[in-house]
Amino acid sequence: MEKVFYEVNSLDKKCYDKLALTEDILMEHAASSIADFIEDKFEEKVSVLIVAGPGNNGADGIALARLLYKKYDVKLYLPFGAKSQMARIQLQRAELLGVPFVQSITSSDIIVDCLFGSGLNKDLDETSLSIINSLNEQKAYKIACDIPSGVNIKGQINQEAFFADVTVTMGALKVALFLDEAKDYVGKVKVANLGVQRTIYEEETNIYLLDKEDMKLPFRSKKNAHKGSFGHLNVIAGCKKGAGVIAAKAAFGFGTGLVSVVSHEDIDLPYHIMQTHFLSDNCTAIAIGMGLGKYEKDEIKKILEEDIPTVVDADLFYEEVLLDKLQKDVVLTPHPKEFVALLKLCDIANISVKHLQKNRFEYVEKFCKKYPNTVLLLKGANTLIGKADKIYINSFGTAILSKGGSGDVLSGLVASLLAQEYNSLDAAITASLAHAIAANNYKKANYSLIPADLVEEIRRL
Ligand SMILES: NC(=O)C1=CN([C@@H]2O[C@H](COP(=O)(O)OP(=O)(O)OC[C@H]3O[C@@H](n4cnc5c(N)ncnc54)[C@H](O)[C@@H]3O)[C@@H](O)[C@H]2O)[C@@H](O)CC1
Ligand SMILES: Nc1ncnc2c1ncn2[C@@H]1O[C@H](COP(=O)(O)OP(=O)(O)O)[C@@H](O)[C@H]1O
Ligand SMILES: [K+]
Repeated sequence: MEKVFYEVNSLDKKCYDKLALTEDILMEHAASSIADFIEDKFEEKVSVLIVAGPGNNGADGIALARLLYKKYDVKLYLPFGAKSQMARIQLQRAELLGVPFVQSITSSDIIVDCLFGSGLNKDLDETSLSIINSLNEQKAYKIACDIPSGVNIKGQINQEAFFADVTVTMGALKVALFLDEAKDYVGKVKVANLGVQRTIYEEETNIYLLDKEDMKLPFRSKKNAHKGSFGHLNVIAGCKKGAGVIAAKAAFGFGTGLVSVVSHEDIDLPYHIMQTHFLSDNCTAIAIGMGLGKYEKDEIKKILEEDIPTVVDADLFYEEVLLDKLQKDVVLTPHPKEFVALLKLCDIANISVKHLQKNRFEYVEKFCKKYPNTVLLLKGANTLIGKADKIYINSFGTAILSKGGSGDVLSGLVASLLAQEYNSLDAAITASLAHAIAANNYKKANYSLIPADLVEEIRRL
């Protein structure tokens, strides 16, 4: 996993104060890293339009123009002139070299957006908004310097932002790049070293971006095993029985030895999934909430009181009966609307889904601070997994998953790993990664996935 930071000013400051590096050195590396990216990917003479703003994001762009000049057909556009001290120094260097300037957006093969970076501190005025809109209309390969212009330090896009194919971000990964609403704008994310290796530049953090290697699949290494060695999951089915059945099938496909659906009514189940009316004696994990609807409160209370690893989903986030369980080691898998209900239930906040989506990290932090024993998996375009003071980001998710039933598969996967004795955090991380990576492996039309396809892909990981 990679470290992620709310801001990197303090990391830059360390470079100046403790390592005797200068702003000029850091900026030279920032510009060089974008130049290297272009040189690796594009032939000589290709046309490059660099749009540079008034601050140091613009200064990066002016330095980039100098580095690419002559090898590429570079044009530099400075709609607001150069205001910061470094921007003025870089401008002088570019002028002395003879870098060509343009007074408006010209068509080109590559656009590099260096308008605003981490310094975006107010609404975009009409001129900047119109520049960003015009850049977005251009057919070109689009590179954002540090962060797409229009995305603020929290990752929010309050008006419009530059649509990048790739964002070359300076020094370290930032939280802003992983808010759901930034996902369509940032494209691929690459980190540029600023004069020292990233491991030296970075300090401690509480936020991590998950890699494929963090997915620890439940492969079987022991030869002397039997079905009981891989747990017995009980999925509590409610009035929308399908949800429980989808979760049960996903869990079985992910390695749980025995899976039973608990329901008082008879349910049509595949032959390998069992049905019981009450919790099984040898139950090693419980999945509850999906499709639950109205269920006897006392019965739910009794199930929640069991000291058995549990994943809670969907309808239960609206129910007071859940509150005691939040003191325990339990995995919660809400989508944003359910999380808003949960925040209200817990007296943490009474907010809209829109407000949550603009501040996802903040509310995951708040919830996990109040309930440090739980593992919270907040679903979304970038799923956040919180435990105590740590947050793990799964950015592999894809809109292929935007279908009823995908969430039931996910809770089934988490429950499957709980039944197989993973701890709650590891179960949430591996299940979430498996869910998203399997969806990416799906090769048919990206609108066509059904839960059975997803389970099929998970079985092939
Ligand atoms: N140590 C450093 O400071 C480094 C900075 N670097 C670059 O510097 C950037 C940060 O530079 P700055 O702090 O100068 O900030 P920016 O260049 O991101 O933006 C600040 C400038 O934009 C103006 N501005 C902000 N919001 C605006 C709006 N909505 N409409 C119109 N104008 C607006 C401000 O008045 C200011 O002139 C980083 O994103 C990165 O690209 C890199 O060169 C690496 C080193
Ligand atoms: N655009 C998207 N990008 C990434 N993941 C997505 C996207 N849309 C949905 N998902 C994932 O699909 C799942 C949907 O869960 P949920 O909304 O609970 O569906 P349901 O309750 O119908 O099963 C979640 O894991 C979510 O993160
Ligand atoms: K930018």
